[in-house]
Amino acid sequence: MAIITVQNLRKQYGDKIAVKDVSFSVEEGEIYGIVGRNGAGKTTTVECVAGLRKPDGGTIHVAADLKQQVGVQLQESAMPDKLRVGEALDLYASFYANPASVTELLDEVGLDPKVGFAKLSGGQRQRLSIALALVGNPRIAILDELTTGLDPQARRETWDLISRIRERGVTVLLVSHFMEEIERLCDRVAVIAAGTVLAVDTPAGLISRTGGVQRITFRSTMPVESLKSLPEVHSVTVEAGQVTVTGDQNVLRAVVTALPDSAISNLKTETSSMDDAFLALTGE
Ligand SMILES: Nc1ncnc2c1ncn2[C@@H]1O[C@H](COP(=O)(O)OP(=O)(O)OP(=O)(O)O)[C@@H](O)[C@H]1O
Repeated sequence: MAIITVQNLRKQYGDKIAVKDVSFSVEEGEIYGIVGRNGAGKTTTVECVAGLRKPDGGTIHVAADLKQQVGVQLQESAMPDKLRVGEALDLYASFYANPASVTELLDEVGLDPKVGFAKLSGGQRQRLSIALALVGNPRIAILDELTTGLDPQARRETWDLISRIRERGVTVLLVSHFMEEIERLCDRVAVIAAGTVLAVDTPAGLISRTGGVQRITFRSTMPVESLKSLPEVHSVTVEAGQVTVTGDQNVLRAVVTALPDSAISNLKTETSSMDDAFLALTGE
């Protein structure tokens, strides 16, 4: 069941059209990604969904019983330096009729309630902003570029946290321009450019529609010409003794079946990635 439906959303700031025509729908329980380059209109889109901005055109429908249950984490949220983590969470919890347990949330995000905002690292600030988005026990969490600026370790911890949020049944709308993040976390993704939707698909679907090509390289002690006739194979080239074969997702199996094990060495495989898919879709 779709719990968020956005149809022909349009939003401009003065003469500047930030969102031209955006439509997508989010199913209950999924992590839905919104990706695009800087200025594509991602933040404006999710701010409209969160009710923080008024659209100039189109409709946004959030399942009726969930309207009050949207938690939002926006880019670069700041707090007074001396405010402690526990105080911030208690304050936000007081805005809601049925808040989450602050103690449990602190445990979940791994933060010490006594530490002041100024002393938190970038990763800890992001985890606090996620906790603040979750303190009202939302059914939908909107998270905007929450791993930008984090080191790889902190980014992975944040990804684990988002996965756990989903396991609790929360639907997540995630804005990102990290393709690895999208690929790991999202069930589906909308690719946005210049205020319009270029494609909506699963990460694997996006990768396969923009190539989905597998490339394998190896050294062979046998002639490889015959591989060209295999239906799974697109091309075979040999350069300085190194064989490169491209083909569909079954190409590896086809090649190792066609050649004896003893003929193959230094075998490596490469699949086109979300990065390739994104660049191909956005025409770069
Ligand atoms: N308050 C505003 N006033 C004027 N123009 C704005 C405002 N907010 C955003 N814009 C412009 O609207 C366009 C879309 O901005 P938006 O922040 O929605 O994009 P984004 O995809 O989230 O970008 P980023 O990845 O940089 O956050 C950009 O050209 C931006 O400069």
